[in-house]
Amino acid sequence: MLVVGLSGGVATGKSTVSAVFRQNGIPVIDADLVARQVVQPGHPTYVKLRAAFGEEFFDDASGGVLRREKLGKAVFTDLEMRKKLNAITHPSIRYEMLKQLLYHLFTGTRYIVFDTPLLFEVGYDKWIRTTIVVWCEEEIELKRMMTRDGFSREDALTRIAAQMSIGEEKKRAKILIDNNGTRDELLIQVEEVIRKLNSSWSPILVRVVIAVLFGLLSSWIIGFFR
Ligand SMILES: Nc1ncnc2c1ncn2[C@@H]1O[C@H](COP(=O)(O)OP(=O)(O)OP(=O)(O)O)[C@@H](O)[C@H]1O
Repeated sequence: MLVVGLSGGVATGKSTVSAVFRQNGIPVIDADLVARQVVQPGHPTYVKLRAAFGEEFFDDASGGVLRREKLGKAVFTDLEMRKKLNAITHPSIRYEMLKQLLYHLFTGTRYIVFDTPLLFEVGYDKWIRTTIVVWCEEEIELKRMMTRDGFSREDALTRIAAQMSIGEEKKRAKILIDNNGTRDELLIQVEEVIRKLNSSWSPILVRVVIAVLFGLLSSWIIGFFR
């Protein structure tokens, strides 16, 4: 199975692009979504967070949900707190994503899209050869963030500065998607990428290699027990 990494700056259009992949029947592992799922009340990670950070970060009037914005602001300025948060959440996020990946591997999916803003920062790109970066000019990125999230220009600039520069991401990407234009223009580009991925031999080659390795391993095991 081919894993296609999808990244880009804040509000450059990753979710809009991954929605097109989904509409075309291609499974997407969404790291942000998984990160939200593991902090839902009842999840073991939620229990650990509550014990580590205390009641003030949980809204008991609304079922005990995590006050994401409050915690986000606190860890933004406090490195120790950020380390503690990452130490609790990251292993759990990685485990959930691995489960999804294995599910798709065993159900014979040809390829999947792995949507994460930290594709290059975390170093997933060492394992994933096909990487896509969705980009747009900073002014457009700012406008989209301010409209969608209600951020001030200053807040939006701080969010952009906290991530790897889009210039650096663009240098590392195998495939670039230019989202400076309209949604229709974006759609045309994504559909072109899907066409290319569909005609790629890589997933078939990977399967042949896995099948051969599996065959060799099985015959070795049979030989061993005879
Ligand atoms: N081509 C476009 N024209 C107009 N608006 C767009 C376009 N592409 C995306 N948007 C809008 O810009 C905003 C950001 O897009 P989207 O949520 O897809 O970005 P993202 O990279 O997934 O964001 P985040 O970094 O927060 O995960 C959304 O409100 C989306 O509807």
